[in-house]
Amino acid sequence: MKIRNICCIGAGYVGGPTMAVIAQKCPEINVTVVDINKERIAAWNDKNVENIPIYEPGLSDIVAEARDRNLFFSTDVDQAIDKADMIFISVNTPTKTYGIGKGMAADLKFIELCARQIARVAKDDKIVVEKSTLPVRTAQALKNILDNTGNGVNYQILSNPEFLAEGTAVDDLMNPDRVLIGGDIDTAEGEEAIQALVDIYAHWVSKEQILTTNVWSSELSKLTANAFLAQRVSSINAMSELCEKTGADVNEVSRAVGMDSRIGSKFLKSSVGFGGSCFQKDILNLVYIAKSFGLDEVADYWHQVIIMNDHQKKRFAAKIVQTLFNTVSGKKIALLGWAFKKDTNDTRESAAIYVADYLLNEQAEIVVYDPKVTEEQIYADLDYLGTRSEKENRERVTVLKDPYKVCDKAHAIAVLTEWDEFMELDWQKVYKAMLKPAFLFDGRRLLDRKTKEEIGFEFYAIGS
Ligand SMILES: NC(=O)C1=CN([C@@H]2O[C@H](COP(=O)(O)OP(=O)(O)OC[C@H]3O[C@@H](n4cnc5c(N)ncnc54)[C@H](O)[C@@H]3O)[C@@H](O)[C@H]2O)C=CC1
Ligand SMILES: O=C(O)[C@H]1O[C@H](OP(=O)(O)OP(=O)(O)OC[C@H]2O[C@@H](n3ccc(=O)[nH]c3=O)[C@H](O)[C@@H]2O)[C@H](O)[C@@H](O)[C@@H]1O
Repeated sequence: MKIRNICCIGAGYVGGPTMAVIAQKCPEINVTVVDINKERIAAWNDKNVENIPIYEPGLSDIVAEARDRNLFFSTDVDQAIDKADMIFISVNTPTKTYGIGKGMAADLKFIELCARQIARVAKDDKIVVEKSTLPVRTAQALKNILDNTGNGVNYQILSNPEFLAEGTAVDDLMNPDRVLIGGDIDTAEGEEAIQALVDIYAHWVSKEQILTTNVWSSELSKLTANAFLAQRVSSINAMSELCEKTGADVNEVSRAVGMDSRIGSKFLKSSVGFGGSCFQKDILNLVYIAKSFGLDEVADYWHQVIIMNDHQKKRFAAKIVQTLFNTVSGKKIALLGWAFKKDTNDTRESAAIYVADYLLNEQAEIVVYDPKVTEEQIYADLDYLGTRSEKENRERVTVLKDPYKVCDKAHAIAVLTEWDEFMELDWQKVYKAMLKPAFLFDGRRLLDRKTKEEIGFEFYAIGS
C-alpha cells in the first residue's frame, strides 16, 4: 500500500519536528499537521521561518525546505483527516489532574477526542498511528471507538512511539537508534499497515533499525525506555549526595562506572534533577498501571525514581539557603537557565521552577536569565504551581535578557540549565558586580571549580 497523504493531529514538540522530517525525506507524500491551537499553527506558518513555535537546532531549515511544497500546517482538522490514508495522533497526554488516577494516570481525553473526530469524519479506510506516549493497551480503546461508528470504514491501529529528545530532535529523527512499529502482526491487513509505515521510514532509516512488534510491546517499550533513562539520572543523583558527604566526586564516579561496557557512559550526568514533559508523567503512569494490576512492588520500585528526583531539586535549593547563613530572605538570587535542558525553549517540569518556588517560599528575590525562555513563560510556570498569587510572583521575580544584569548585586548565582554560553561568561566581571562573599551554585556541573575559586567565588557544585 502506498501512502500519499498523511495527517498528523497535534503540532507540538513531537508532531511538528517528526512530520517536518517525514515531509523532507518523502517528497512524494503530502503531510498536513493540524492543531486546534490557532496561534501555534499561525506560528508554524509564519513567513519568517525563524518564528516557528518550537526551537530545535536545524528545524527551521527543514521547515523552510518542505513547507508549502509537501508540508502544510492547518487548523482544518476535518479536512486533513478526510484526505489522509494515514493519521498520526500526536496530541498531549498529560498526567490526570482530576478524578480517578489524579496525579498518576495519563489523561487520555485528548486522544479519545481525536478518535471520535476520526470516526465522525472518515469515509474510507485509514491507518491510525499512535505517536503520543500511551498506556499499554490504549490501542484497544481506540479501536473500540473507531470500530463502533457503523460507517463501514476499516481501521488499522499502529503504535509508533517517538524517542526523540528535545534539543537534539532533528538529529535524533534523522539518525534514530531504532524506529519501533507495533501492529496487528497476526493478520494480513495488520502486516500491510505495518509495511506501509516501514516504507516511509525506510526512505532514510536502514531496515535493521526498524523494529516491528505487536502493539502492546510497542506501547510498553516506550514507557520502559523513559523509565530506564530517568532511573539512570536518579541513580547517579543518589550517588551525588553520597559523594558530597564522602569526598568522592560524582563526575569521576560516573566516568569510572560508565567505562564498564555493560553499564555504558551515557545518561550518567548528575544534575539538579531531571525535568521535561515526559519522564515524570510517564513513570507516574507506569506506577499507576502497575498498581492497577495489583503489582505493588513493581509500582513502588519505579516510584522511587520520582521520589529521588524530587529530593534532588529540594536538596539543591536547601543547600543554597543553608550556605547563605540559613536565610535568603530579601536576598537577590540570580538563576542562570530556566529551560529543563539546554538548546530548547521548553520549560515543562524544569527543575528551575521548583528551585525558584522553594527560594521564594524562603522570601528570596529571584532574578532569571534564560537565552530562549520568555518572561511570560516563566511567570506562567510559577503561577501554575499556585503557591502564591500571580501578583506576588511578578513582584518577587524579575526576568532580564542580560546575564550580567541578572548577576549584578546578587548574593548568589545558581546555574540551573547547562547552556553553553554560561561557560563563556566573563566570570571575573560577574564576580566584581556581586555582593561578597559571592556564592556560585552549579546545579549542572557545567563550570570549572578551580578557575571560579581562583576568581574568589564560594563555589558549590552538585556531587563534589
Ligand atoms: N516532548 C517530547 O520530547 C516528546 C513527547 N512525546 C509524547 O508525544 C505526545 C505529544 O507531546 P508534545 O508534542 O510534547 O505535546 P505538545 O503539548 O507540545 O503538543 C500537543 C498538541 O496537540 C494539540 N491537540 C490536543 N488535542 C487536539 C485535538 N483534539 N485536535 C487537534 N490538536 C490537538 C495541542 O493543541 C498541542 O498543540 C505526548 O504523548 C508525549 O508524551 C514523545 C516523545 C518525545
Ligand atoms: O518521551 C520523551 O519525551 C522523551 O524523553 C526524553 O527526552 P527529553 O526529556 O526531551 O530530554 P533528555 O535529554 O532525556 O533529558 C531529560 C532530563 O534529564 C536530565 N538529564 C539527562 C541526562 C543526564 O545524564 N542527566 C540529566 O540530568 C536533563 O537535563 C533533562 O532535564 C528521552 O531522552 C527521549 O528518548 C524521549 O523520547
